[in-house]
Amino acid sequence: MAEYKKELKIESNYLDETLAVIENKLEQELDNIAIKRENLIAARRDMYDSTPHSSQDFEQIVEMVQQLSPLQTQTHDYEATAKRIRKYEKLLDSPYFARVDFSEEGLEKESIYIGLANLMDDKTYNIYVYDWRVPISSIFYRYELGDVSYNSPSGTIKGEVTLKRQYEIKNSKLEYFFDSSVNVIDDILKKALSGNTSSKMNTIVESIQREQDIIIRDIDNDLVIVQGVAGSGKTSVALHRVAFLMYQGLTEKLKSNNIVLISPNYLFGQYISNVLPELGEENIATLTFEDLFTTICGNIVDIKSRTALLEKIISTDDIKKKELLKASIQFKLSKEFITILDRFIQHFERKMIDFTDIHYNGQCVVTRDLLKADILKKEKKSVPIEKRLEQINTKITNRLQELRKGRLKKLEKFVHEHTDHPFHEKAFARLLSLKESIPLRKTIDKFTKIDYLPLYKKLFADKDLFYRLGRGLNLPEDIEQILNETNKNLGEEELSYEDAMGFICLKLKMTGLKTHRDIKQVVVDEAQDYYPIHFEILKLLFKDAKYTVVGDVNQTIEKQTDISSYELLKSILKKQKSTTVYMNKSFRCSHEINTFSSRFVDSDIHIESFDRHGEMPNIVHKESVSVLDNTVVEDVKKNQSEGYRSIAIICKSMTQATKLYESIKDKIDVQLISEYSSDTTDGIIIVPIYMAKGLEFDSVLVYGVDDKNFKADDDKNLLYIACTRALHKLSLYYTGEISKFLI
Ligand SMILES: Nc1ncnc2c1ncn2[C@@H]1O[C@H](COP(=O)(O)OP(=O)(O)OP(=O)(O)O)[C@@H](O)[C@H]1O
Repeated sequence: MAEYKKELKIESNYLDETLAVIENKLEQELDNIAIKRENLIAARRDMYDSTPHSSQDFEQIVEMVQQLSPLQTQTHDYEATAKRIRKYEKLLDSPYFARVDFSEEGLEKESIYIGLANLMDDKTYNIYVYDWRVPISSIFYRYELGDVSYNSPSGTIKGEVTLKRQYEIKNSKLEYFFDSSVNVIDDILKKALSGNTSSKMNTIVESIQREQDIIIRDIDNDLVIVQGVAGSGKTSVALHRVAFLMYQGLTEKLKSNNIVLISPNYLFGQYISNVLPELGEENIATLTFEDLFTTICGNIVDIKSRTALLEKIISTDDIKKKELLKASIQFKLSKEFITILDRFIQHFERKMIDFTDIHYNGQCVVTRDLLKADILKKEKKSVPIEKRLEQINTKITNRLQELRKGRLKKLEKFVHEHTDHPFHEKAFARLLSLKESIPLRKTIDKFTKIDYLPLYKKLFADKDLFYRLGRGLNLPEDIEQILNETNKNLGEEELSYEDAMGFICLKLKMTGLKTHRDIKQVVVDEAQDYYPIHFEILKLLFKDAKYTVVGDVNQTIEKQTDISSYELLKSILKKQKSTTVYMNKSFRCSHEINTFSSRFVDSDIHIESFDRHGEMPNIVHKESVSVLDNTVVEDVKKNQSEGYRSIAIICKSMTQATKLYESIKDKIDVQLISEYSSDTTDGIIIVPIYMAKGLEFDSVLVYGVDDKNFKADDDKNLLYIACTRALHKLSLYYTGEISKFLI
């Protein structure tokens, strides 16, 4: 006790000193920002008053740019100060959460306090707090007491850890601290996990596990693949890795706009949107493949979302139709289809471009054969076809320009000989020349510009061609039906999701789009939902980027997959150095929920539970739907009275969710979650399983677990996803016979 008191005094003093440093810095920055704000406003006003707001005049534009540049620097400076203020405010609330006493070989012992950001006293150069991302902090996450080592830019540092201490500091007050010998002790983790969850994902910086830390700090690999069971922390790790890379990449200028996160849907993007700001970093762009479609294709055609596709598959009762739809998706998003697209592009280059001889001013400018030979030149093979055609267009245009003088002379002579018009001869000749060039331009454009959508449609419309392109490939048994269905769908106003993906893949390959070259790190979450074509699209778009890909093969919705899919994606992304890491421990669910949910997983992946206990899941049967709905309402109310804040009633499909919503909406305050209608999952929600992916709730009520609703193999995955959304409480409801997966 006396020892504890002594230590408490030391810690209280250290905290006071640290807070004083922070307060001092905060005060300075607050003074600074007031001045900077005034200067910035004045500079902006000055710029507005003294420069033209738009101009065609080159000199004026230069002047505008010259004025803009210092203004931009001033703005950046202001933003950096605001960022530092936010950092100090955060630190003031809780400056650090851990300490390790470390003696580097041959040096004296040092106490390393670890927090969200570095803190140094500018006068003494004393480092009061180390950012959790600096190399030395890794020893806190990775080691127990004793001999340790960590990688620093100057090589491996060895030494000994003699103390590991963790703190709870809130509102600048030290609530408690304790010492431990193990990595990050379970109690802190338990505490973090036993509370209620919120509608936004939290940071895990205080309790990152050793295996998670290894993934977060990996800088050796260009492609990091994480296969992790539900709730193992994949999304958390991916986001903390982003924060780490931004910090680590400070010198390489890896900023938030160099990173992109591919997310399954808008709701998920909202759910994770707090993590990076909480870690003191700017948010990164979160994009869905539907967003990418719009970026690449603009608004040439509307597309059906993946969510709509999933709803269609899940809610189709006709087994044959469902299987055909699944086979069609599987094929059109497969590696085989990518090969067909490649062959189609080659075929297009050789056979489908409608070259014609170009004549001008009575002479042949270029022949069809020459144009054809030009496009097929070996040395141009690596140049995307659209670029090659553009080059041809430019070449012909330049040649026409050269010949134009001669043509104008001829026209002037012609005009002179026909004087029965009121115009000036030269101007009239120019007008005639312009007029006759319109059909010529159209002819040239016809074979040098690509109309992508009709081209994509042609691939399916000409079945003979399709089969020729597919020769030697493993085409699905029902390919004929798939082609028929596709042709039918392509006649509709909206493009189906899988055709939209095929279409952007084709377009990217033919255009070699150069946007997004600034993206250096791509993070793909829920990777199991994607197919080869998705990764091909990413490869084409983010050519030089490194990748972090996290997923769980047991959480697919419309397909069955296994860990071989990771090999496939590796073969597509073709990164030099890659690693695949497994995370088998689930942190989200209580031990009871986790054990219950494991029954839906029959792959080789062994699921471990974190040792946090709760109630056993319960299965509720009622005679009729109306009684069942009332029971759900009563149970939700009970959940609320037990203190659970976020409660989700999860249905198999949107159709079922809507039906239940209509039935109970007047009895409880409940929100129906649909694709774009909701920004938040606060309170009580009804949601289809595919929209609940990646999210979590204190209490989950899975609705309609009868033998008709959950009977196919895919349904098992759906049950796994639904049940593993629950942290503390799980109940399942049905009428009639129970699903065979629950017996
Ligand atoms: N080291 C940790 N410390 C504290 N909490 C953690 C830790 N790792 C994971 N968690 C918590 O576990 C829960 C699940 O994490 P996360 O959503 O990242 O898992 P996931 O593997 O992406 O899950 P899913 O595949 O089901 O979407 C979250 O509440 C997260 O905060």
